[in-house]
Amino acid sequence: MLAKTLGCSSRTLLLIPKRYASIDYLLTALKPTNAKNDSASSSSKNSTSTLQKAEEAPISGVLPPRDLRKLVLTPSDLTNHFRQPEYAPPSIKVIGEAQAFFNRSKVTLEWTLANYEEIPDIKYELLQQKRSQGIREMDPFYKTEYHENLANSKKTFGIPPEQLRPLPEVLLLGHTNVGKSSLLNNLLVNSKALEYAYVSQKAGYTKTLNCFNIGRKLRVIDSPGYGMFGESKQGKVVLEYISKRHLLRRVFILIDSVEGFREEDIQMMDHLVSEGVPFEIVFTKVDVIIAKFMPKKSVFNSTTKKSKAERLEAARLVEEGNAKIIEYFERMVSTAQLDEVVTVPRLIFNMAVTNRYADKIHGFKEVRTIILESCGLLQSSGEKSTFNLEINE
Ligand SMILES: Nc1nc2c(ncn2[C@@H]2O[C@H](COP(=O)(O)OP(=O)(O)OP(=O)(O)O)[C@@H](O)[C@H]2O)c(=O)[nH]1
Ligand SMILES: [Mg+2]
Repeated sequence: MLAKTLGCSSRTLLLIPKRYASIDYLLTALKPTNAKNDSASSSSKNSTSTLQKAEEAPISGVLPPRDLRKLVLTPSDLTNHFRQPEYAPPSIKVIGEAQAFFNRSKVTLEWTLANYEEIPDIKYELLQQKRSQGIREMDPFYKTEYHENLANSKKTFGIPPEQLRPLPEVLLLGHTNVGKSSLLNNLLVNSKALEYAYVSQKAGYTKTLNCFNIGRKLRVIDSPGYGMFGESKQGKVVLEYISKRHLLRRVFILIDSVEGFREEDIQMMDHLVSEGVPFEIVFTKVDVIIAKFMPKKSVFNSTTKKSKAERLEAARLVEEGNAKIIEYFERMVSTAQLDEVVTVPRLIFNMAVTNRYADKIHGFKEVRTIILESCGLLQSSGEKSTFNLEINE
């Protein structure tokens, strides 16, 4: 079924060796979140405001801020709200270190490929095997020292040696048009990136696996979207990458907040589970949902003079909108039946663009931190953190 959805034959799927057989490994549960505990446990700057914003009506008599946008939930508030008890919130120090690493890293687009066998180290292995086999099968009469040396040669068939260096990898995965390339570009913001991922309103824009080397410490892979406008060849390379790539440390599966979980997403999560590949969930375009539930523009107009009662009423409307946003995502999460998952995926809320309610983008800082953690470059337990983030120039 997944193969069909992704547009490739079921034969392809059958050929893919399963790393772990258990199909039920993840699919069933995100424990129901306890908003109060989750928000309270967070160390993020936004954490204290989540509860106030979402659940507390303005205390009667206390005037709300003149700029009511300060009361509007942000995607970071949502990440804190939905944080599962399994995951301690990252400390400010850890988040800061992760940002510093990404911001000072040199980023290069290393390869963009449509076939798994063309990934530099895979190609190198195949060519080397072929060369060794050729020499092995040679008539001994013609075999010379030259051929023996050739068999042990470290020559790389023209592949830049840098690209053969094994580094941990993470994959951005999701339906077409969900915002994979946009999130990737947010990750590269402020870094010394020479190239960025191409973004388009047109679904199915990214056609290849695109690999970005970050500070010679890890690789982030952007992928072609699945589902509508995804193509069969692209589906095949993504599935093959997921199943075979031993350097893959974590998948970030992106879900468009407007569309919610689609059948293909559920199948893809199922596939990741059966392959034993750990993943996190990133809800994208959260700004659209925030805008959808906020009261009309005039409520936010801070230039017109409002009476005390009008200001309190305006704040109440914003709070009402906040509660609807939380309810919207709670319903979405529960429909995905994530609540009995063995390895609970984290939920990160993202907006890759700014809007009328938020003048900065959200979500990428948390994603950056999880990337480093999953690549073994940042270990944190409570207040203790160790880093392995010197940049190899
Ligand atoms: N409002 C809003 N739009 C977004 C956000 N992220 C991405 N978009 C828009 O969504 C469209 C698709 O974004 P891409 O980043 O190209 O999506 P993709 O998943 O890489 O798409 P494919 O490569 O086609 O699979 C573009 O028009 C983006 O500007 C977001 O957080 N909020
Ligand atoms: Mg793309």
